[in-house]
Amino acid sequence: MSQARQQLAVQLAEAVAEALRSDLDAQQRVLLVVSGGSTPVPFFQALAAYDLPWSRIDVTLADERWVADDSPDSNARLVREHLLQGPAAAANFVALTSAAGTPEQGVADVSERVESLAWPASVVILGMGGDGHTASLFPDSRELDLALSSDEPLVAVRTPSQPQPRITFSAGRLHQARRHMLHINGDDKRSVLAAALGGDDVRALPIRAFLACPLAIYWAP
Ligand SMILES: O=C1O[C@H](COP(=O)(O)O)[C@@H](O)[C@H](O)[C@H]1O
Repeated sequence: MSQARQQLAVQLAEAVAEALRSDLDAQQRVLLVVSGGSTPVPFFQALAAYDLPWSRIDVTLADERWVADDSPDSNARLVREHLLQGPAAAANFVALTSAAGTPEQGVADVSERVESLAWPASVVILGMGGDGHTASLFPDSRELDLALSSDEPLVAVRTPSQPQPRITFSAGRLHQARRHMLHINGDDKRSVLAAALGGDDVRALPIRAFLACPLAIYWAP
């Protein structure tokens, strides 16, 4: 891990901790929505070290692969191993999978579960893939239009470029958050973001759905 990426993760953790503290001054419970993938690990570790009233903080994911909790591909596993540690273990983590065999079968139950969280979210931390996807809003998802337009919190997603079926928060539900932050590393992702900023076809680069939230961009080389 480069020093720049580590520093960025620490800066992002500071901004998120400040946002959570500020909202906790005004309300009993707050919600933090995080992303999975490889980028957030140092951010999770930095945030977990903050002295926050974690028992008043709900945490969930922007999206999840429909895999077992202990799968190497599980975003929930990533959160449990790197964020819900030490004092942060007292946070209320709500995963996006169930015992159902498919996300289509499980989405109603998981939707009911997430409605008990402290919406609107204080912060949504988005990641972005090299194809411009964010959460599980992929350019080649069959359900992309639905996920971009749905009034429902969650959408089951099938994506030819991805090995597993997934579940994702809809763009509408993510838009409701008080703050949106994008966490990305590397020149490739900077180029994708530059392309996104230079056009308006959301279906081609779904990150565009969030560029005007406004979106605070955390990038390191
Ligand atoms: O599949 C996913 O990818 C994106 C980006 O992941 P990264 O490994 O390039 O950091 C992530 O934001 C999303 O939550 C995850 O499910």
